[in-house]
Amino acid sequence: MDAVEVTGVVVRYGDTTAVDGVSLSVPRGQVLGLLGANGAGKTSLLQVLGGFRRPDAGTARVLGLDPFGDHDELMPRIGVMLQSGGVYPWVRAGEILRLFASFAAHPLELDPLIDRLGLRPKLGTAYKRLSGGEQQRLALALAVVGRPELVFLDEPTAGMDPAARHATWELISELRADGVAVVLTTHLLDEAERLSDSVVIVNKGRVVATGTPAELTAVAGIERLTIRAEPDLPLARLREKLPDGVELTECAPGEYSVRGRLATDTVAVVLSWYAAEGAHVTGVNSERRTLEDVYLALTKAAA
Ligand SMILES: Nc1ncnc2c1ncn2[C@@H]1O[C@H](COP(=O)(O)OP(=O)(O)OP(=O)(O)O)[C@@H](O)[C@H]1O
Repeated sequence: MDAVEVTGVVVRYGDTTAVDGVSLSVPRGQVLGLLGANGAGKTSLLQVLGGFRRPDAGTARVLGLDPFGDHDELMPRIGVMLQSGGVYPWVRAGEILRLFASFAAHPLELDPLIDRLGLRPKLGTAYKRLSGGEQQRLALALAVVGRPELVFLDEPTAGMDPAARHATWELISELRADGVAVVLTTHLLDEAERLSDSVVIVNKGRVVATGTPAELTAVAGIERLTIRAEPDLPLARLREKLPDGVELTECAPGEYSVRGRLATDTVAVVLSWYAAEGAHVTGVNSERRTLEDVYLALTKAAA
């Protein structure tokens, strides 16, 4: 049994269908990255999984239970970090953390958690008086302090500074290594690529792609080639040799960019043209297709 099993889940708000028949699963010890534009339905789906909302159709099973009907039984076994709130504005950071730890049978040790999320100087501060990034760090600490078997993290690193973001990535990797299942939403596609075992891209409430980051980005190798040489080379003659869909520009003086799905022979054509021109090449840089490229292509196509 997977930690999360979702089949055909629908969430409606009046006439708006926010989640339109989503199916997915998350095995234990794996991180699922849930990606999609603003309003794609990610938070609504997490609300179903966290047991805060009953789906209008379809079924959701979390650790084998019904997240809405078995909410009380599930609460101690899952950790939830939703966008904004869930914390009384005037309660102090240290108090709420100790309170959450007291609900758990085997909470994490508080001191290391406080230090790694940089919360020590803020323990006496009321939630409302924390900065946005500090509230996020506290919310993350609250989600994991009870040693959950499964965590739902809705844009956990939004608003965090780089140090907090790295600490969060480390924490997520450790949870995964401990066998915890993680469902993560993020708008940072490099973050999704770095952390996720599998990725689900949703658009207007529907799943438009599923796979590992490697599967989703695996197409004919190189996506972009940047070549540095002298400026103003006669590109028209090289353009004639390139296949359709490959774009060649001098994006800055002496910096040439070749974009598209670049098969090995296209790369060879480009580099041999520079050689034949007698160009003085001072740099060649290649980039593979990123999850961001895939995401943008898919969401544009679906629109
Ligand atoms: N309580 C609500 N009442 C009415 N419509 C809602 C409500 N919550 C969300 N919606 C609508 O449902 C759709 C999906 O919203 P949701 O918050 O699930 O998207 P999201 O993918 O989490 O977006 P974001 O990336 O901006 O957080 C949106 O069109 C939104 O306007």
